Amino acid sequence: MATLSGAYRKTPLHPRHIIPIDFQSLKHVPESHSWPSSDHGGLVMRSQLLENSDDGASLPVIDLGDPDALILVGRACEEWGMFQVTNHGISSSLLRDVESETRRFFSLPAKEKMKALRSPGDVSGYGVARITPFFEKFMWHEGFTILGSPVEHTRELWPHGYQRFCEVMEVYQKRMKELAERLLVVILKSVGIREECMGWSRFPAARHDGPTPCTALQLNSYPPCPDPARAVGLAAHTDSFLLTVLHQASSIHGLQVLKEGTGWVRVVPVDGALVVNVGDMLHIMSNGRFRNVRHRVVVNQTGHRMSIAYFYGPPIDYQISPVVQDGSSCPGRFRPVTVQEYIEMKAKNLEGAISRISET
Ligand SMILES: O=C(O)CCC(=O)C(=O)O
Ligand SMILES: [Fe+2]
Repeated sequence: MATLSGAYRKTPLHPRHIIPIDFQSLKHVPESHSWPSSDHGGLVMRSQLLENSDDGASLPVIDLGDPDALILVGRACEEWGMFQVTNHGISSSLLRDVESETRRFFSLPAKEKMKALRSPGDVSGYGVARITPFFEKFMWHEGFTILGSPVEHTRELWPHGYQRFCEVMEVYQKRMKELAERLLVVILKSVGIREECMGWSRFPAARHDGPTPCTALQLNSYPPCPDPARAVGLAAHTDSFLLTVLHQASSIHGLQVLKEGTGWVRVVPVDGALVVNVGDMLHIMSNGRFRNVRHRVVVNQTGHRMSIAYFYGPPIDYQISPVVQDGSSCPGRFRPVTVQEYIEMKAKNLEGAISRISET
């Protein structure tokens, strides 16, 4: 049976592109992590960074209980490909728990974290960002990827204390799945796409024989950096799946979003809000109407920033194609592709994946 791990396994990584550097021992940014200022993974001079776009608009913060939520969400997906959401139903205690377990993991000495290292053909476990092989320099980042249960890896770290971590991550993934599906319904409805297009989510969660959406939880850590101007937290990229729901686990700013016609805009953390962004697959399904937004992360000298990203996509065999809206004669801009094919293409080509399925 096809699986998400199987799709990634087709592009195994070199250990050099898995093992993070020991950030705690560094007093300077080493050559391997020092980005030329002209390139900087899409980073620009600090003076060019904006909190608001040119027209004064900052990234929308949408209350899901707002009677106009449908319109606001649709507009945000078209104009930004990203928004922050409040009144989302995820309890603040769960957000605190997931944050503290994430901190517990990344605060371990480098030698300990290595016990949870991802193996070359695998996605789950501790390691650098998956996009690393596409860049000459390394990012100021370490991550822990969870596909399903993290028991195997965390048992190595805490033989008698892994249960708490695993329970929190399991509950969090359940709540995130519900939220992602709720958001997706709102997003699709906002452009008149019928809910039935999300055929896989009509199966009650309790039914184990129904198709399973592809999901993953990515814990991100950006340790304090001695020279932030030379380093890159996460280079500019788009996310692959339909939606990402991101918890900026601290008030430390770092995430930036590319607004067309304006430039890079900071995503200022709003207490209790979650960041939602459109990924490649929703861009394809909406026939390019929703932006698969480019985003990146900058680092800072004093604070240790962490974030928790939940990726939600259709089942592995699902065929993604532009969904023709009622009455629309717009030709499809993308050829149909299964989730598995797209993930394999993205693992090999990164940004090139979308153009490989473009009809124009
Ligand atoms: O750390 C962040 O704010 C963003 C993380 C991100 O873009 C990702 O995990 O894909
Ligand atoms: Fe991302």
